[in-house]
Amino acid sequence: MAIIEDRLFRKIRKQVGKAIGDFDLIEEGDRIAVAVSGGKDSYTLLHILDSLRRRAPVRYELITVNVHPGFPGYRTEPLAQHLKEYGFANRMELTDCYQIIETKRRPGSSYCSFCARLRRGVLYSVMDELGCNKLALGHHADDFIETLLLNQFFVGTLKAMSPKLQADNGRHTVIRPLVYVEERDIVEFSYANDFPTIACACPAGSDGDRNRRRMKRLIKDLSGDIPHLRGSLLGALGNIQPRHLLDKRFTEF
Ligand SMILES: Nc1ncnc2c1ncn2[C@@H]1O[C@H](COP(=O)(O)OP(=O)(O)OP(=O)(O)O)[C@@H](O)[C@H]1O
Repeated sequence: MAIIEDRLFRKIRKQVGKAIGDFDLIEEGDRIAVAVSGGKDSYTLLHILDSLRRRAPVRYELITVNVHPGFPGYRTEPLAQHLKEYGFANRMELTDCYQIIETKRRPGSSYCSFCARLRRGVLYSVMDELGCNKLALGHHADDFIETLLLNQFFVGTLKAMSPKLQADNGRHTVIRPLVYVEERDIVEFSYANDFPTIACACPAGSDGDRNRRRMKRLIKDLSGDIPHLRGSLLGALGNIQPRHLLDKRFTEF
């Protein structure tokens, strides 16, 4: 088994390499937990980080971690098999997140956000056990700009995601090396390599992230007329002009 190292592969690897350089994502001696869901994004993240690792001047380790939320129907065997075939050290963590979500989630609040928060807690505990200092997540450029719009449309804050963030506990650093990679390239890469993707089997189904899908649709529709829209929105995240906003913490008056 080998990953197809074509133009698309090299394009994605270059974008990830640039993100690593721009934001200092990986340092000598890092022990990185790569969060793998069995979805296209985290498969892509894992294989690109692995390819870079083989060529990188700095030494770092990758250990894959999967969190089973306990949803009936979430079948992790194809993922486990794939990781074994490629020789990745892997940890599968079975949890009762499903029960907790069912009993503790506030009615009307986002199923996906609550699930992601619980998952993050599990990932941090597993990282401590495995001695990992960094957690790599598979969020890509489209996730960044959708989150930017979601926060403006529904929360009223100018905020997206960070490519590198120190967790509140001070022990873990979260990195998002796919920040410059567009989702459509990941879809193509995943398809070309026949990654055995598995569905999350969440009972909320497609309703769980309804608003995110609305943002995705909006961006797609507008991109027809404004081809550079995604690049411009992503660029905006790195080009903030606080004096031209209303936040008194950043103004001179
Ligand atoms: N069950 C899980 N176990 C471990 N990591 C996970 C799991 N679910 C999500 N993640 C991590 O969180 C990232 C963002 O998760 P999200 O639910 O937004 O999935 P996604 O955008 O569909 O990504 P993917 O295609 O990797 O599933 C994933 O790319 C992955 O790194």
